[in-house]
Amino acid sequence: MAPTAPTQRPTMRHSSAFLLPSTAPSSPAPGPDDAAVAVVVLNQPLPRFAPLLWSRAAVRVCADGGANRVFDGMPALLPGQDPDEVRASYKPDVIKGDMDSVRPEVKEHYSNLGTRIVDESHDQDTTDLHKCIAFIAENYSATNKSNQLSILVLGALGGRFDHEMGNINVLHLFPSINIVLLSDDCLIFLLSKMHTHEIHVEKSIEGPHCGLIPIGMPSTSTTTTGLRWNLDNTSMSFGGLISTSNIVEEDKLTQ
Ligand SMILES: Nc1ncnc2c1ncn2[C@@H]1O[C@H](COP(=O)(O)OP(=O)(O)OP(=O)(O)O)[C@@H](O)[C@H]1O
Ligand SMILES: Cc1ncc(C[n+]2csc(CCO)c2C)c(N)n1
Repeated sequence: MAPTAPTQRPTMRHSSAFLLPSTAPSSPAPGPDDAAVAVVVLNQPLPRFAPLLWSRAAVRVCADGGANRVFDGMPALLPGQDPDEVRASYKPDVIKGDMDSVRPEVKEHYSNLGTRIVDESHDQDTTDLHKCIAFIAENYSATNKSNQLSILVLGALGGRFDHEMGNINVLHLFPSINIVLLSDDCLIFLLSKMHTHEIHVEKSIEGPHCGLIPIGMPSTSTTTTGLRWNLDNTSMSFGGLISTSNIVEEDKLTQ
Protein backbone atom coordinates (compact mmCIF):
# COMPACT_ATOMS: atom_id res chain seq x y z
CA MET A 1 0.00 0.00 0.00
CA ALA A 2 1.26 3.50 -0.86
CA PRO A 3 2.17 5.62 2.17
CA THR A 4 -0.37 8.34 2.97
CA ALA A 5 0.88 11.84 2.16
CA PRO A 6 1.45 13.98 5.26
CA THR A 7 -1.48 16.36 5.71
CA GLN A 8 -0.51 20.02 5.35
CA ARG A 9 -1.85 22.23 8.11
CA PRO A 10 -2.02 25.98 7.47
CA THR A 11 0.35 28.09 9.54
CA MET A 12 -1.07 30.53 12.07
CA ARG A 13 1.16 33.52 12.89
CA HIS A 14 1.16 34.99 16.39
CA SER A 15 2.71 38.33 17.28
CA SER A 16 2.39 40.65 20.27
CA ALA A 17 3.44 43.71 18.25
CA PHE A 18 0.12 45.25 19.30
CA LEU A 19 1.71 45.78 22.75
CA LEU A 20 4.68 47.77 21.46
CA PRO A 21 4.62 51.51 22.13
CA SER A 22 4.48 53.39 18.81
CA THR A 23 7.77 55.09 19.75
CA ALA A 24 9.78 51.83 20.08
CA PRO A 25 12.99 52.41 18.06
CA SER A 26 13.85 48.91 16.78
CA SER A 27 10.49 47.32 16.05
CA PRO A 28 7.75 49.30 14.37
CA ALA A 29 4.28 49.37 15.93
CA PRO A 30 1.61 47.40 14.05
CA GLY A 31 1.28 48.51 10.43
CA PRO A 32 -1.26 47.94 7.67
CA ASP A 33 -0.16 44.32 7.15
CA ASP A 34 -0.80 43.41 10.77
CA ALA A 35 -3.99 41.77 11.96
CA ALA A 36 -6.98 44.01 12.64
CA VAL A 37 -7.64 44.13 16.37
CA ALA A 38 -10.84 43.86 18.37
CA VAL A 39 -10.71 44.51 22.12
CA VAL A 40 -13.01 42.89 24.68
CA VAL A 41 -12.95 44.34 28.23
CA LEU A 42 -13.93 41.97 31.06
CA ASN A 43 -15.10 42.75 34.59
CA GLN A 44 -11.61 42.87 36.10
CA PRO A 45 -9.13 45.71 36.81
CA LEU A 46 -7.96 47.23 33.51
CA PRO A 47 -4.39 46.27 32.56
CA ARG A 48 -2.06 49.31 32.37
CA PHE A 49 -1.81 49.04 28.57
CA ALA A 50 -5.63 49.21 28.12
CA PRO A 51 -5.62 52.78 26.68
CA LEU A 52 -2.96 51.82 24.08
CA LEU A 53 -4.82 48.71 22.90
CA TRP A 54 -8.15 50.56 22.91
CA SER A 55 -6.74 53.24 20.61
CA ARG A 56 -5.40 50.58 18.22
CA ALA A 57 -8.64 48.59 18.05
CA ALA A 58 -11.11 48.64 15.17
CA VAL A 59 -13.90 47.50 17.49
CA ARG A 60 -14.31 47.74 21.29
CA VAL A 61 -16.73 45.52 23.16
CA CYS A 62 -17.43 45.44 26.92
CA ALA A 63 -18.62 42.20 28.50
CA ASP A 64 -21.35 43.32 30.90
CA GLY A 65 -19.52 44.65 34.02
CA GLY A 66 -16.47 45.37 31.82
CA ALA A 67 -18.25 48.65 30.99
CA ASN A 68 -17.92 49.72 34.66
CA ARG A 69 -14.17 49.06 34.40
CA VAL A 70 -13.86 51.33 31.36
CA PHE A 71 -16.01 54.04 32.97
CA ASP A 72 -14.05 54.01 36.26
CA GLY A 73 -10.66 52.72 35.10
CA MET A 74 -9.79 54.74 31.97
CA PRO A 75 -9.82 58.10 33.86
CA ALA A 76 -7.78 56.43 36.63
CA LEU A 77 -5.17 55.24 34.10
CA LEU A 78 -5.00 58.74 32.51
CA PRO A 79 -4.79 60.96 35.62
CA GLY A 80 -3.61 64.10 33.82
CA GLN A 81 -6.78 64.30 31.71
CA ASP A 82 -10.31 65.47 32.42
CA PRO A 83 -12.39 62.36 33.40
CA ASP A 84 -15.42 63.45 31.32
CA GLU A 85 -13.26 63.92 28.22
CA VAL A 86 -11.63 60.52 28.81
CA ARG A 87 -15.09 58.90 29.12
CA ALA A 88 -16.20 60.56 25.89
CA SER A 89 -13.10 59.38 23.99
CA TYR A 90 -13.08 55.83 25.36
CA LYS A 91 -16.63 54.92 24.34
CA PRO A 92 -17.40 51.20 23.79
CA ASP A 93 -19.02 50.25 20.48
CA VAL A 94 -21.01 47.51 22.16
CA ILE A 95 -21.89 46.37 25.70
CA LYS A 96 -23.09 42.79 25.65
CA GLY A 97 -23.94 40.27 28.35
CA ASP A 98 -26.61 39.22 30.80
CA MET A 99 -26.52 42.75 32.27
CA ASP A 100 -26.38 41.75 35.92
CA SER A 101 -23.12 43.61 36.59
CA VAL A 102 -23.09 46.82 34.51
CA ARG A 103 -24.30 49.70 36.70
CA PRO A 104 -27.50 51.39 35.43
CA GLU A 105 -25.86 54.85 35.24
CA VAL A 106 -22.92 53.43 33.25
CA LYS A 107 -25.26 51.71 30.80
CA GLU A 108 -27.25 54.92 30.40
CA HIS A 109 -24.14 57.06 29.99
CA TYR A 110 -22.79 54.97 27.11
CA SER A 111 -26.21 54.36 25.58
CA ASN A 112 -26.65 58.15 25.36
CA LEU A 113 -23.28 58.38 23.58
CA GLY A 114 -24.44 55.83 20.98
CA THR A 115 -23.04 52.56 22.34
CA ARG A 116 -25.08 49.55 21.23
CA ILE A 117 -26.47 47.63 24.23
CA VAL A 118 -27.14 43.93 23.62
CA ASP A 119 -29.08 42.44 26.54
CA GLU A 120 -28.92 38.66 26.63
CA SER A 121 -30.24 38.16 30.14
CA HIS A 122 -32.34 35.21 28.88
CA ASP A 123 -29.15 33.18 28.28
CA GLN A 124 -27.75 31.88 31.57
CA ASP A 125 -25.80 29.03 29.93
CA THR A 126 -22.99 30.94 28.20
CA THR A 127 -20.58 33.41 29.75
CA ASP A 128 -20.53 37.10 28.88
CA LEU A 129 -17.14 36.62 27.18
CA HIS A 130 -18.58 33.81 25.03
CA LYS A 131 -21.47 36.11 24.05
CA CYS A 132 -19.02 38.89 23.09
CA ILE A 133 -16.75 36.65 20.98
CA ALA A 134 -19.78 35.20 19.17
CA PHE A 135 -20.95 38.77 18.48
CA ILE A 136 -17.57 39.82 17.04
CA ALA A 137 -17.33 36.64 14.95
CA GLU A 138 -20.81 37.28 13.50
CA ASN A 139 -20.48 41.01 12.89
CA TYR A 140 -16.85 41.83 12.23
CA SER A 141 -14.74 38.90 11.01
CA ALA A 142 -16.32 38.89 7.51
CA THR A 143 -15.28 42.52 7.02
CA ASN A 144 -11.63 41.57 7.63
CA LYS A 145 -11.11 38.91 4.94
CA SER A 146 -7.72 40.22 3.84
CA ASN A 147 -6.47 40.85 7.36
CA GLN A 148 -6.75 38.19 10.01
CA LEU A 149 -8.75 39.49 13.01
CA SER A 150 -7.14 39.22 16.47
CA ILE A 151 -9.39 39.53 19.50
CA LEU A 152 -7.57 40.83 22.59
CA VAL A 153 -9.36 40.06 25.86
CA LEU A 154 -8.39 42.42 28.70
CA GLY A 155 -8.52 41.16 32.30
CA ALA A 156 -8.97 37.49 31.43
CA LEU A 157 -6.36 36.06 33.79
CA GLY A 158 -5.50 36.44 37.46
CA GLY A 159 -9.01 36.65 38.88
CA ARG A 160 -11.59 34.08 39.95
CA PHE A 161 -10.48 30.58 38.91
CA ASP A 162 -13.89 29.49 37.53
CA HIS A 163 -13.98 32.63 35.37
CA GLU A 164 -10.38 32.04 34.22
CA MET A 165 -11.33 28.51 33.17
CA GLY A 166 -14.46 29.83 31.42
CA ASN A 167 -12.25 32.33 29.58
CA ILE A 168 -9.84 29.55 28.50
CA ASN A 169 -12.79 27.42 27.40
CA VAL A 170 -13.74 30.20 24.97
CA LEU A 171 -10.40 29.65 23.20
CA HIS A 172 -11.50 26.05 22.53
CA LEU A 173 -14.99 27.15 21.45
CA PHE A 174 -13.53 29.37 18.70
CA PRO A 175 -10.30 27.54 17.69
CA SER A 176 -9.87 29.24 14.33
CA ILE A 177 -10.13 32.80 15.67
CA ASN A 178 -6.92 34.30 17.01
CA ILE A 179 -8.01 35.16 20.57
CA VAL A 180 -5.42 36.40 23.08
CA LEU A 181 -6.24 36.40 26.81
CA LEU A 182 -4.31 39.18 28.58
CA SER A 183 -3.51 40.45 32.05
CA ASP A 184 -0.80 42.81 33.30
CA ASP A 185 1.53 39.82 33.82
CA CYS A 186 0.71 37.27 31.17
CA LEU A 187 -0.77 36.54 27.78
CA ILE A 188 -2.05 33.20 26.52
CA PHE A 189 -3.46 31.84 23.27
CA LEU A 190 -4.47 28.47 21.90
CA LEU A 191 -2.17 26.56 19.58
CA SER A 192 -4.95 24.79 17.71
CA LYS A 193 -4.07 21.35 16.32
CA MET A 194 -5.66 22.34 13.00
CA HIS A 195 -2.66 24.63 12.38
CA THR A 196 1.07 24.79 12.72
CA HIS A 197 2.23 27.89 14.57
CA GLU A 198 4.83 30.64 14.21
CA ILE A 199 5.19 32.78 17.32
CA HIS A 200 7.12 36.04 16.90
CA VAL A 201 8.44 37.01 20.31
CA GLU A 202 8.81 40.71 21.17
CA LYS A 203 11.65 40.31 23.65
CA SER A 204 11.39 43.92 24.85
CA ILE A 205 7.94 43.25 26.28
CA GLU A 206 7.49 39.48 26.66
CA GLY A 207 9.42 36.44 27.85
CA PRO A 208 11.85 35.08 28.76
CA HIS A 209 9.45 32.46 30.10
CA CYS A 210 7.07 30.59 27.83
CA GLY A 211 4.98 27.59 28.87
CA LEU A 212 3.26 25.01 26.68
CA ILE A 213 0.30 23.59 28.58
CA PRO A 214 -2.01 20.87 27.22
CA ILE A 215 -5.22 22.38 28.63
CA GLY A 216 -8.40 20.57 27.65
CA MET A 217 -6.86 17.48 26.10
CA PRO A 218 -3.47 15.74 25.91
CA SER A 219 -1.20 16.59 23.01
CA THR A 220 -0.20 13.36 21.30
CA SER A 221 2.85 14.77 19.52
CA THR A 222 4.40 18.20 19.88
CA THR A 223 7.57 19.42 18.16
CA THR A 224 8.98 22.90 18.82
CA THR A 225 11.91 25.09 17.79
CA GLY A 226 13.26 28.24 19.42
CA LEU A 227 12.91 27.18 23.07
CA ARG A 228 15.68 26.17 25.51
CA TRP A 229 13.92 22.82 26.15
CA ASN A 230 12.37 21.96 22.78
CA LEU A 231 9.92 19.10 22.39
CA ASP A 232 10.64 16.51 19.71
CA ASN A 233 7.56 14.50 18.85
CA THR A 234 6.74 14.52 22.54
CA SER A 235 3.35 13.91 24.12
CA MET A 236 2.10 16.16 26.90
CA SER A 237 -0.71 15.63 29.41
CA PHE A 238 -1.67 16.46 32.97
CA GLY A 239 -0.31 13.63 35.08
CA GLY A 240 2.59 13.36 32.61
CA LEU A 241 4.82 16.01 31.06
CA ILE A 242 3.73 19.64 30.75
CA SER A 243 6.21 22.34 29.72
CA THR A 244 6.35 24.98 32.45
CA SER A 245 9.20 27.47 33.01
CA ASN A 246 10.53 26.94 29.49
CA ILE A 247 12.66 29.78 28.10
CA VAL A 248 12.62 31.60 24.76
CA GLU A 249 15.99 31.39 22.93
CA GLU A 250 15.08 32.78 19.49
CA ASP A 251 12.91 35.60 18.13
CA LYS A 252 10.74 33.07 16.30
CA LEU A 253 9.24 29.96 17.90
CA THR A 254 7.59 27.21 15.88
CA GLN A 255 5.22 24.44 16.89
N1 LIG B 1 -12.70 37.51 38.62
C1 LIG B 1 -12.65 37.31 37.29
N2 LIG B 1 -11.60 36.67 36.73
C2 LIG B 1 -11.54 36.47 35.40
N3 LIG B 1 -12.51 36.86 34.53
C3 LIG B 1 -13.58 37.50 35.04
C4 LIG B 1 -13.70 37.75 36.44
N4 LIG B 1 -14.88 38.40 36.66
C5 LIG B 1 -15.46 38.53 35.46
N5 LIG B 1 -14.69 37.99 34.47
C6 LIG B 1 -14.98 37.96 33.05
O1 LIG B 1 -15.74 39.11 32.73
C7 LIG B 1 -16.99 38.73 32.13
C8 LIG B 1 -18.05 39.69 32.61
O2 LIG B 1 -18.05 39.67 34.03
P1 LIG B 1 -19.37 39.84 34.89
O3 LIG B 1 -18.98 40.04 36.33
O4 LIG B 1 -20.20 40.88 34.25
O5 LIG B 1 -20.00 38.39 34.68
P2 LIG B 1 -21.10 37.60 35.50
O6 LIG B 1 -21.66 36.61 34.60
O7 LIG B 1 -22.03 38.57 36.16
O8 LIG B 1 -20.25 36.86 36.60
P3 LIG B 1 -20.72 36.14 37.94
O9 LIG B 1 -20.32 34.72 37.76
O10 LIG B 1 -19.89 36.80 38.98
O11 LIG B 1 -22.19 36.34 38.06
C9 LIG B 1 -17.20 37.27 32.52
O12 LIG B 1 -17.94 36.56 31.54
C10 LIG B 1 -15.78 36.75 32.60
O13 LIG B 1 -15.32 36.40 31.30
C1 LIG C 1 -24.05 23.32 34.21
C2 LIG C 1 -24.13 24.80 34.45
N1 LIG C 1 -23.30 25.34 35.35
C3 LIG C 1 -23.33 26.66 35.58
C4 LIG C 1 -24.26 27.45 34.95
C5 LIG C 1 -24.33 28.91 35.31
N2 LIG C 1 -23.88 29.79 34.31
C6 LIG C 1 -23.01 29.47 33.35
S1 LIG C 1 -22.74 30.74 32.28
C7 LIG C 1 -23.75 31.76 33.16
C8 LIG C 1 -23.97 33.18 32.74
C9 LIG C 1 -23.02 34.08 33.40
O1 LIG C 1 -23.18 35.36 32.89
C10 LIG C 1 -24.29 31.11 34.26
C11 LIG C 1 -25.22 31.73 35.25
C12 LIG C 1 -25.12 26.84 34.00
N3 LIG C 1 -26.05 27.54 33.27
N4 LIG C 1 -25.03 25.51 33.75
